[in-house]
Amino acid sequence: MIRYKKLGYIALNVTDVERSAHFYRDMVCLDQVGEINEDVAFLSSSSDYHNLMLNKSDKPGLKRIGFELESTKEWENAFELLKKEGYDPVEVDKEERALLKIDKAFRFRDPNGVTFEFYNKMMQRAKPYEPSPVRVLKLDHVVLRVPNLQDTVRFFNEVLNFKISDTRHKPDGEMYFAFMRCFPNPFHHSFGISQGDDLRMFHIAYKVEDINDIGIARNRLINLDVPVIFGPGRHLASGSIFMYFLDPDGLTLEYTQDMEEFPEENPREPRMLDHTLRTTDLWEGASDPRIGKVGHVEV
Ligand SMILES: CC(C)C(=O)/C=C/C(C(=O)O)=C(/O)C(=O)O
Ligand SMILES: [Fe+2]
Repeated sequence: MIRYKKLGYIALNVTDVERSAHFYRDMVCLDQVGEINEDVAFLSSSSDYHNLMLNKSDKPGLKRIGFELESTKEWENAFELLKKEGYDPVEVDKEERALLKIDKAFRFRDPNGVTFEFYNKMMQRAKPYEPSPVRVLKLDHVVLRVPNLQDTVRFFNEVLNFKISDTRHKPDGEMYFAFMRCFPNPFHHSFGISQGDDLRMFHIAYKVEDINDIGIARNRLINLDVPVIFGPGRHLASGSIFMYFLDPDGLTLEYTQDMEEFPEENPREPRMLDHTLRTTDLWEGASDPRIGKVGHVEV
């Protein structure tokens, strides 16, 4: 069974790389790494060379999702397993790995055609990450909307060995959301999947240190007319305090704090959670219709 270290990086498509790179650097408080050019920019929220890649495109949204595996051995096992299961993993060439500062990587597509990259390790930065004024701790999770939730959850659970932390259900009992962790990473979810009419990126989330960071971020965003579209509130599922806002293309971002962690041995059973607003937000705040609206997925 595949073992992971973490959600490693997200490659986004944006319409104006320079504008978005400045936003993620100055408003989200990530470090810009290397030079920004009109086609690509890298940003980091840890000692990793990058956790966010911005690519020029006229369709803003998701390009691919990168997961770091627990070890090189795990990476080799994962490659063999996906090959055996018929998912046609393809190794990333040397030139691209040099750009990404990654040692070994392969890509494959999930049942929806979304590109995933599994890699063994990334170059570490000499300069420590000292985020300010919003203390971002890490890239936390990504949530997708998919047309076939059941098949997608089955693939991530049974083939990729992601564990289900909780699910949400409509009044008739049908599941419409699954929170998944990349085992044995302890965090409640690094990947969320929602039932949708089409394939779309719902949001990406960064973990911040504490509630003060969410308060500081809220005021900074509002002062510069960045739409804050939901929260601060508290999600029942992971127990985290959240706030959602929009990037310059209208992509949804979330700051999150204080998420439940699971032990590797004897974790609690996944819960069936209901569809009510109180489960989405224990503080029962109102969401804005722009949430998750923009988020084309490159397939
Ligand atoms: C909007 C959904 C269905 C929800 O309940 C989200 C919960 C959480 C969480 O519990 O942390 C998220 O992070 C999320 O998907 O944004
Ligand atoms: Fe989230």
